[in-house]
Amino acid sequence: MAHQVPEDGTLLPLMEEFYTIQGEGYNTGKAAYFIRLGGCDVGCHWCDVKESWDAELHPLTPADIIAENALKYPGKAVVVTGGEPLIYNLDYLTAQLQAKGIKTFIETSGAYPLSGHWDWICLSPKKFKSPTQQVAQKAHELKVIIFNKSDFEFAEHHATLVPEGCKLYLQPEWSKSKEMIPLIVEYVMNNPKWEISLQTHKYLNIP
Ligand SMILES: C[S@@+](CC[C@H](N)C(=O)[O-])C[C@H]1O[C@@H](n2cnc3c(N)ncnc32)[C@H](O)[C@@H]1O
Ligand SMILES: Nc1nc2[nH]cc(C(=O)O)c2c(=O)[nH]1
Ligand code: SF4
Ligand SMILES: [Mg+2]
Repeated sequence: MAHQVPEDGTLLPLMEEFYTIQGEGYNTGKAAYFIRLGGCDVGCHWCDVKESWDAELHPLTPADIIAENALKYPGKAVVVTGGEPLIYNLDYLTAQLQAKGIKTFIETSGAYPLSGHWDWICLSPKKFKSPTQQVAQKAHELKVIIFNKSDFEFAEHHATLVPEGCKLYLQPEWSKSKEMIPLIVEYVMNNPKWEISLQTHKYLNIP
């Protein structure tokens, strides 16, 4: 039976929540509580969490409980990810978190309209479903996954859509890392407005 996810964002399909170290991008190395919401229809063939795609496999959970769970840990930052978290209205969840003094970070493809109150927005745009202008204009960080050579051009195009001062990252697609890292290193040395982001949690063997 299909989930009836209420539009007010008080119930959300929760796949998993875990306390770890942010492995990627600008906030790499910081302790954070991860909230992974189920549901994504963007369809990246190299996605490293395909188990998240079917929202119906993940129980509808009160946003109040999710926010309370985040408070149990000493780190005062939450990363909302998925799946594609912006499928849902995140206004209520992020208001609860911020009211408790927790910083709110999101990992998004930007393929859906922006909702929620965010201290940090990481936009990772995808060829399979373009980001909305709304999300691109609010991004603090643009993190483009490099799967093949054509992704550098894709990255430059998206760099024109984000605000001045937005941090720019190139991150190797995990299975192509060996091949792509040398190209990314050369690209960043020649185009130093970009920086390298690695999935450091995978090297550290942590969630
Ligand atoms: C699993 S996604 C979930 C959030 C959102 N759907 C998105 O794509 O931004 C979290 C981050 O992991 C990145 N990612 C997913 N699979 C990857 C892979 N195989 N190699 C490198 N990065 C990957 C995404 O681009 C995104 O930045
Ligand atoms: N440690 C850790 N850092 C991450 N940064 C983004 C992740 C994600 O899957 O959204 C992720 C993740 O799954 N684990
Ligand atoms: S948008 Fe994110 S969760 Fe969805 S398929 Fe792509 S990487 Fe996976
Ligand atoms: Mg991940």
